[in-house]
Amino acid sequence: MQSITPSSIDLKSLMRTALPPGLGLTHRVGPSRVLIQCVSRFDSANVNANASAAASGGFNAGAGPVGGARYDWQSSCAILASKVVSQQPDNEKSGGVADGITAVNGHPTLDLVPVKEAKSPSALPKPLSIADLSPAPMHGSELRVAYQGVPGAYSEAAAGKAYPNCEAIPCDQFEVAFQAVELWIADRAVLPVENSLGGSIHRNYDLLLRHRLHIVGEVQLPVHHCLLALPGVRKEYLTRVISHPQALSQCEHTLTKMGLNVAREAVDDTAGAAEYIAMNNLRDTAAIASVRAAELYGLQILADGIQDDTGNVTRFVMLAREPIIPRTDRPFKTSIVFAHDKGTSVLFKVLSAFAFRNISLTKIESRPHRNRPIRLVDDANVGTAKHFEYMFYVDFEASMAEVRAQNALAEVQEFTSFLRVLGSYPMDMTPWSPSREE
Ligand SMILES: O=C(O)C(=O)C[C@]1(C(=O)O)C=C[C@@H](O)C=C1
Repeated sequence: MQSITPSSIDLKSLMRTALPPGLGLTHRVGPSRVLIQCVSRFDSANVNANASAAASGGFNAGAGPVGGARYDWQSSCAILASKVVSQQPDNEKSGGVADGITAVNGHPTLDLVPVKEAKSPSALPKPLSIADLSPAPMHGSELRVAYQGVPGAYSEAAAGKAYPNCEAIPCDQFEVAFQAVELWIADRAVLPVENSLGGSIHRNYDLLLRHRLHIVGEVQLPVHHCLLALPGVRKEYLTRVISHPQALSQCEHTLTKMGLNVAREAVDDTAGAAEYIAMNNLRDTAAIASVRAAELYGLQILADGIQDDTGNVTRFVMLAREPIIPRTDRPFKTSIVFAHDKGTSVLFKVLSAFAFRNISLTKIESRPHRNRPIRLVDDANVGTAKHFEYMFYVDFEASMAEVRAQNALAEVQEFTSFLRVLGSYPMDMTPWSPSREE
């Protein structure tokens, strides 16, 4: 994996950048035309595309299982279009096909070229294949993967595990990593969602809902923490330990057991804490971070393996602009989010839709419903009851290509006012290993 070392992407520079030159959505040959042509072509295909529509978020309540998939097909079309643009030689871009008419799969689209002008059968449009719907990166051979943090962060390691030869792009906030993918600065984002000791990373659950990216995979990373300080600094000198809040909580008991009389301070990421100590020559402060962070920022390791449990694992999800096509030839997981606004025992009914089909749930998480945080129930005799409203996130072990999963979701849709499939993706099946080889 190649890592970009200059300063990470921040929100302000993203705003300034909007659509940077040379990347996918620059669409030098009339993007709206390409998009409209593609959409009309896909609309009819959509009608029969139940499984893939479901996998791509098509279960938005009210829209039915198919209608909500339009956005995703649009993404696919935009990708196709810009892939074609990047493959065209420059002279083609400025003349011929590129003059107001564009191409899909290297050929003029639909009926824009009169039949008499067709030069050979190969000039006719080719049918789309699955490979077209899982596009390769448009800018060279490397996939560009956004992560939150600076080089040496665990998220960078997760990006490398998910996409071994990727170019890792540091971002200063989770939100920026989402936007980097949405603005085609990156092809994927790899973001933490839960840790075996610290629990869920709630911010990313909220962002998954606010953005329209799709989960296309997951990786689980053993997390091995070290206590780092400037060379020559001893534990007795320390007054402060800084790190990512998750890392601080994963090491809480060990820090106490070490007898360190230090203040804990949260910063944006573990490697950023190490960098901050090095840049400011802080001799009273230590960071909780990785061995790689120690090497990158010239710090010494005061204590090795300080997580409260050797089985410390963080689960990351891989995000992309377009969903992958769900399959049945290997174990898949599907992530959904739903809300309900009526009835009792809704959660029970939803969970039973999976239980009756022998579909295992691997995770359930509730988050306050931002748009409708409270439900008031009037009872004339007793007063007004206030209930908190929630969004429920559920991961289950089945692929959206399986009929039992499609049926379960169809049933869930009946009980809920909102339902979205965040992604159906291969499970991380790498053999278990503790966070350090003992
Ligand atoms: O700060 C980092 O190094 C990160 O990659 C973030 C993060 C997290 O958000 O949980 C990732 C893995 C570890 O659990 C600790 C921190």
